[in-house]
Amino acid sequence: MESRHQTTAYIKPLSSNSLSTEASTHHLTQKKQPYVSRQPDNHGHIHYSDDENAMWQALLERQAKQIPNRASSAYLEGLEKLKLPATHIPQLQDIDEVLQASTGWQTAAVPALISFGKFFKLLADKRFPVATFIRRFDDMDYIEEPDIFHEIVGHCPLLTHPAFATFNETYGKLGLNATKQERLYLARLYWFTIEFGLMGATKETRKIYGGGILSSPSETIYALSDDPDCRAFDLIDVLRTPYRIDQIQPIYYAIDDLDTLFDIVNSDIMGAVKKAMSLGLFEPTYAIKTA
Ligand SMILES: C[C@H](O)[C@H](O)[C@H]1CNc2nc(N)[nH]c(=O)c2N1
Ligand SMILES: N[C@@H](Cc1ccccc1)C(=O)O
Ligand SMILES: [Fe+2]
Repeated sequence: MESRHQTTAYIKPLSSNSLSTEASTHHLTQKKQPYVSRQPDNHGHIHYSDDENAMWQALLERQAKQIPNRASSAYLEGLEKLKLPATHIPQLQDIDEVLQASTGWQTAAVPALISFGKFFKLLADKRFPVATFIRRFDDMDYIEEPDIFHEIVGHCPLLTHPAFATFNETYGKLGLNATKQERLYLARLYWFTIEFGLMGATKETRKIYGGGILSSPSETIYALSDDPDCRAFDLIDVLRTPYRIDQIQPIYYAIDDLDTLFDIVNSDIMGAVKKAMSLGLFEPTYAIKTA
């Protein structure tokens, strides 16, 4: 079904820092005030302000209401295990204790979005990148880049799940040995599973496991509504589907269950990448549609 997904690219007033070089390479819409990552002190402790802790509390309260009947059971079990604090942003070492005990993983504080090379290296070493800033209230429902709420509440619950953690590690190792172009295709596999994956063969049984959905209050609701185009997972199709990271997704792919992921990562992914390359990309569907 053609998605009725409307995108509104609106032109924001030029802000003082909009004259930075990146703005010149960006199309018309200006970036908002950039987020600044928080540096740990020499005990590895990050001091968050009352406002930042209040943002965490508001996000967690909102998702505590929306997630239970929308997220996969494996995710909910992992969320339980993490025992996240309700009123303040957790310290990374507290998350690491749970991850280490369940799957030997740990977090790695990063400034924000990191390069594919760094990203694959971290995953191959069983370390998950955690950007150490949190979104502002005006970005509460949806933020265009991963913040600490996304990394911890979106991704860490499933990283307590051994088979899921192995998927991430194997994926990281594949990426390490891949060429620049192969990495672009591998990124789509990651995108339509770990970031924005759905599971369940029928609409009635469908649940969310993608961290990029579960950390966004608005996308959590949207993902299981009738608006998005939800397709049955097919590795070649996924590798050929272009996506944009800065808006709600028009397309999702659904696997039957988490075990499907482990079949995928034990299949000949690089062979599928070469096949997808020879077939070329699908037309992007995120162009602005007239009403
Ligand atoms: C590779 C994957 O598709 C994705 O783009 C990566 C890139 N860099 C990242 N950097 C951070 N901090 N967090 C992430 O989730 C990702 N995801
Ligand atoms: N959109 C997600 C964050 C995110 C941005 C970009 C990539 C992945 C995740 C949220 O609002 O929580
Ligand atoms: Fe992510």
